[in-house]
Parts: sequence; C-alpha cells; structure tokens
Amino acid sequence: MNVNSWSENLVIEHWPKRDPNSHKGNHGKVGIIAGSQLMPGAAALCAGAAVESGAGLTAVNTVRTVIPIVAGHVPEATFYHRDDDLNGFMEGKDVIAAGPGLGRLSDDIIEDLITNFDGPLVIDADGLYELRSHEVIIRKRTAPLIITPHAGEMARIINEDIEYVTGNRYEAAEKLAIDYGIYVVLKGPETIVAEPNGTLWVNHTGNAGLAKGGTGDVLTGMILAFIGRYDDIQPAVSSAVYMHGYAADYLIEHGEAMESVTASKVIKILSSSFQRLIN
Ligand SMILES: NC(=O)C1=CN([C@@H]2O[C@H](COP(=O)(O)OP(=O)(O)OC[C@H]3O[C@@H](n4cnc5c(N)ncnc54)[C@H](O)[C@@H]3O)[C@@H](O)[C@H]2O)[C@@H](O)CC1
Ligand SMILES: Nc1ncnc2c1ncn2[C@@H]1O[C@H](COP(=O)(O)OP(=O)(O)O)[C@@H](O)[C@H]1O
Repeated sequence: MNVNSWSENLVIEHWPKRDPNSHKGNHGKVGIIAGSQLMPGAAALCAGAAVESGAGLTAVNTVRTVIPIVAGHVPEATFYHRDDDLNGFMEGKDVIAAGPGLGRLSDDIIEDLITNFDGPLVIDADGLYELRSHEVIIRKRTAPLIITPHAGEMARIINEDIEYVTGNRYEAAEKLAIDYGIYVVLKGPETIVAEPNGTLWVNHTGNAGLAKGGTGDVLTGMILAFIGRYDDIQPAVSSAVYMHGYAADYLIEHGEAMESVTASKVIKILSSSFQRLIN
C-alpha cells in the first residue's frame, strides 16, 4: 500500500500564486448544486467557503426559496434556479460540486452530471446516497470524479457496515478509488485522499471541533475552489483538506473552545489561516 502524508511543506510548495495581471475568469468558474428548502445552510456554507478560498466566479444552483437566504450570506455568488435546464448551468463551468443539502430525491441531477459534465466533478453528502447505482456510468466517465464521503456514506457506497469502514479506512479508500477510477476523500480524523491509481495521502490537521454539522459542506466548497485554482487534482484536494483542518486548529489556538467551533467560524478564519501559512 502506497501511503504518504500531505505536509505543510507540500501545501506551500503547490500553492498557486495569484498573478497580479489575472482576472476573475483565471481563478475558476465554479458551480455548486446544493441546498433545499429544509437545508439552505448547506448551500450557503459551501458557497461561502468557495468564495473565501479564492474561486474567481461562484454560481449556486438551488431551489427558488433558498436563493435569497444564500445571497444574504454570500453576495459574491450568482444564482440559477434548480428547475431550469441543467445543461445551461454546466455551460462554462470549470468545476462543479453537487450534493450538500440537496435532499435524496434529486439523484437525476447526479446521474446527469456524471454522464454529461466534462470537467472535474465533486460529489458530496446527499449526492452520494445512490452512488452505487451509478457504477456503470462512473466507469465510463473520463473527466475526474472526486467523492467526499464520511464513514457512514462510504459504508453505503461499498455496501459494508460503518464498523468495517472505520476499521479498514486505508484499504476501503484505496479499493474504491482503484475500482471506480476516481478520487476518494474519506473524511474523519486523519482524512485520506485516495488517487485513482491507489496512492493514498493522509492529512494530519484538524480536531474534534469539526465534528459538527456543516463542516463537511465547508470542505466541499474549499475543494471546489482549490480545484478551480490548481492545475492538478490531488494537490488541490489534499491542500484543501489540509487548510480546512489547519483553520479549525487555528481557531483553537486563538482561544475558541472545541465545543464552539462552527462551520461558519472555519470560513471566517480561512483568510488569516492562508495568510499565516502561505503569504
Ligand atoms: N445547515 C445545513 O443545511 C446542514 C446540512 N447538512 C446536510 O444534511 C444532509 C445529511 O447529511 P448527514 O451526514 O447528516 O446525514 P447522513 O444520513 O449521511 O449521516 C448520518 C448517518 O451517518 C452516520 N455518520 C455520519 N458521519 C459519520 C462518521 N464520520 N463516522 C461514522 N458514522 C457517521 C451517522 O451516525 C448517521 O447514521 C446532507 O445533504 C448534508 O449536506 C449537514 O451538513 C448538516 C448541516
Ligand atoms: N474528530 C475529528 N477530527 C478531525 N476532523 C474531523 C473530526 N470529525 C469530523 N471531522 C471533519 O469534519 C468534517 C465533517 O464532515 P461531514 O461528516 O460531511 O459533516 P456535515 O455533512 O455535517 O457537514 C470532515 O471534513 C471531517 O474530516
């Protein structure tokens, strides 16, 4: 098994410098398909994290009633109605993430994206619920697919119980990545990023303050934005995972109680985390 650590030095080495002559179109036109009437926060957190992580243009596809809520939190984002043609949303996007707070009745969207979106695609949360049934189209897909399951979601995808996944994290991530030819981000303490060739990158930042609803939605927004800014998928994904945990650690260093870490606070401290480590 090829297991490696994604270190602070590697994050710094791979960090893309923002060209002084660049414009918003150079830093990733990213799309987020997230949120539903009962989970507007998932879309807001994902979009807020993407904007704060450097995405050039962030577009959110969500249900009509949720748009004003997300816009109130993330005025930098543009919006697209969930009921409108998905092809129109895919057009011109460099990378798309789908799933946070989507609800489990929107699997047709996930199927359409896997089949027809020709850029990197990140699938998270509810978008993973029926993933196993899409095995055939996943294998046919040529553009990168990145999935971000927690142990419960991973167990469902590989048809094992959660105990199996928590007891065999490296093996489970490696096997699924090779089998489907995808990137697997198996979340938890020491998140693992598995490449399609089976190489594993383990993360050592983060703390139990992150064990709270919404932090995974933030990670998805970060991964999305990082992929939009980097040339290669694995350094982008591993660096996003690293900085997500680093930001949570930074909150604790600044006196935040472990209990009081929130997804929103992680977004707010991203800027000073990037500033301290990179700039
Ligand atoms: N403010 C919001 O709108 C929020 C929306 N959320 C959305 O809520 C939807 C459901 O997500 P959930 O993850 O809560 O629901 P799931 O049904 O996927 O996960 C809950 C189940 O998995 C188990 N589980 C979860 N993480 C685990 C881990 N690390 N190890 C072992 N077992 C684990 C739980 O015990 C439970 O049985 C998603 O679409 C998500 O994006 C959540 O992110 C919370 C915040
Ligand atoms: N004990 C822990 N130590 C470090 N990181 C954790 C811990 N618990 C959760 N996390 C991180 O927090 C995030 C939780 O994501 P997820 O379970 O999808 O939450 P949600 O769907 O509610 O947003 C993941 O990035 C995970 O790695």
